[in-house]
Amino acid sequence: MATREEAGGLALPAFDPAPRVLVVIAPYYDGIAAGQLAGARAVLQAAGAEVEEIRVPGALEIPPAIRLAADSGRFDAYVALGCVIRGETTHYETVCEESARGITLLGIGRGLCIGNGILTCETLAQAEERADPARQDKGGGAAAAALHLAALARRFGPGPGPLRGEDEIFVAATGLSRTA
Ligand SMILES: Nc1c(NC[C@H](O)[C@H](O)[C@H](O)CO)[nH]c(=O)[nH]c1=O
Ligand SMILES: CC(=O)[C@@H](O)COP(=O)(O)O
Repeated sequence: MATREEAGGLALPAFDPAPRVLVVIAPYYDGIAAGQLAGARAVLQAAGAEVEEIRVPGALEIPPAIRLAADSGRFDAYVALGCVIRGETTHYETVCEESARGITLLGIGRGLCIGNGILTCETLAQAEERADPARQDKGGGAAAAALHLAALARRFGPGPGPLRGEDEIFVAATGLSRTA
């Protein structure tokens, strides 16, 4: 059960008013998703957050879903939850790398406060260990990370601004020049 102290010894930040948090989960593996959600919900409840949850088909849809939600201006932070387990092909690398890259680009490019709780595992057993709130609780850790960023956003600025440096983000994401 989450307390105000979580992994790494960092106390959860205090908020007034309560932070508005969107949890975006890709329940590709039902049992794993249940553990991730339980861990994230416990941390968000401990912080007094107002929480909304949405589901997407897979980890690749998490970054665009966050991008769409961010346009509403309704949220202070986002928690990305998912589980990617290696199969027979190289698609594993694509799903892992592109979902992580999308989250990073949104965090850096748009200043969104996102905790990345997308598990990238070789086996289901590895995912179960990390999704379990009583064991590694990576869902809770992702929620805590999002809250810490949200506290920094309140400390340093007015919140997510317009997308800045879209050319830089395009180049970073594609390696192509806008003029190509
Ligand atoms: N293999 C896994 C996927 N693959 C699906 C993709 O995330 C995506 O939904 C699809 O390519 C359509 O765009 N997703 C996971 O979350 N976990 C996996 O193990
Ligand atoms: C991570 C994946 O996309 C993977 O689960 C898909 O399995 P496969 O590589 O066998 O098609």
